[in-house]
Amino acid sequence: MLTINTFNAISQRGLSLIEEDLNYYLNGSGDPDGILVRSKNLHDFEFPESVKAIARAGAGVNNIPIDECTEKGIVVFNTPGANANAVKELVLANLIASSRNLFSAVGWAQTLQEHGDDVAAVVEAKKKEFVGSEIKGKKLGVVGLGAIGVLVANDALALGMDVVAYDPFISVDAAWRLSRDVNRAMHIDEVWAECDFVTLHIPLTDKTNRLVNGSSFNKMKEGMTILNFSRGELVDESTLGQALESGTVGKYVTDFPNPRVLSMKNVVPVPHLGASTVESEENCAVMATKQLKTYLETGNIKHAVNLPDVELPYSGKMRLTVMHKNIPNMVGQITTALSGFAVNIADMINRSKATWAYTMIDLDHVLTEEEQAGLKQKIESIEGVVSVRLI
Ligand SMILES: NC(=O)c1ccc[n+]([C@@H]2O[C@H](COP(=O)([O-])OP(=O)(O)OC[C@H]3O[C@@H](n4cnc5c(N)ncnc54)[C@H](O)[C@@H]3O)[C@@H](O)[C@H]2O)c1
Ligand SMILES: O=C(O)CC[C@@H](O)C(=O)O
Repeated sequence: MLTINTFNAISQRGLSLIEEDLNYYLNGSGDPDGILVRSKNLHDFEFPESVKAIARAGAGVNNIPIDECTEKGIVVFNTPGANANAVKELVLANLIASSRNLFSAVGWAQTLQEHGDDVAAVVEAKKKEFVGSEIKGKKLGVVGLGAIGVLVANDALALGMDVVAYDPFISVDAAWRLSRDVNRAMHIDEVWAECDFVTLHIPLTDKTNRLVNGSSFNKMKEGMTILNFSRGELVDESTLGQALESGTVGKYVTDFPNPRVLSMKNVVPVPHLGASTVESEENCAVMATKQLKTYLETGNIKHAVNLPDVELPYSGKMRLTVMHKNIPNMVGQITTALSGFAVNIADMINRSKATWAYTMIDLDHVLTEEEQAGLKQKIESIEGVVSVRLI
């Protein structure tokens, strides 16, 4: 039996894939084989030794200590693209709503009941204070052209906007999906200088932390609206307040409110709703659960952030999986360890991603419990090996 524990509210569509499988316990013990999580911060979490994999039902993995997990032999998955449409729709909604002052106007209209039969007259007298602008013909900058950025860029074009985008690391897949009418910014400063709206769709990493900062604000077109549905830390809050005060930034729409940002003027706080649709929560939960179960049951890896995709059809009687550093002679040492157990290799695969690698070897017969323990111990003692499983 395998155990998967969950953090956060995971959609029932995903949980049923565990509950209805007789080989699994859901939230069954303190020593789970896998963890399903959404936004819970796991940086201070003590991972039990039993944990072999974590699946993040969502895109951002900044809540998970990836390097620590990798060193402990834990594979970390996310669900690329599974919530992209939900985020795109909310970004477009906020693009229009912020341009039309919709939230403050509606907030005001909700207070009018006391005017009784005069409501219509009060509305007509005051509505000029909420006059907005159309987004058609305005310039939108999209920073990050991954699953979400591409959808936003393409649909903004359809709404009549000029779109300029910046992503020096764009994937070939994303480039294929991007409309050729999206203009390419060669430097992020072009986005700051030219755009009426900028929307951020990049992961939070050491390199992108405070990507939008005092130097960016100095280059911005006066009155620009920034939409941040990626992560709060991408914007330097110590200089944002002044940029909003001076009008350099006309509005800051953020899915990540905190006390500091809430005290600033012209902030539109959204309570982290980017991925909060029934459809997106189901997509993420189902994808995360399937990836996690596949890894636990077969060792095959799809959409891990710390290891490459590795798939091998099961062709032997027993499977050996080894997670190890991407250094010379690892496969040689693993097969040498196997040679002491008089077992033939039916098939094998080795793939690497940056400094880490993964080797799967199908064996032509089932080893005894004693042999399995001996083989595991031998391979675990190889320098650079962080996880060994026999499935
Ligand atoms: N608000 C929400 O509920 C919500 C939901 C989903 C995702 N997100 C956030 O949005 C982020 C993006 O999601 P996604 O699904 O599009 O991810 P993705 O991985 O598909 O795309 C990210 C893109 O950013 C690009 N990029 C990385 N560094 C960059 C830089 N310095 N400058 C420009 N581009 C850069 C990458 O090349 C990639 O194309 C996630 O990491 C997550 O933090 C938030
Ligand atoms: O789980 C959520 O609601 C938010 C997910 C979102 O921030 C993500 O990065 O995918």
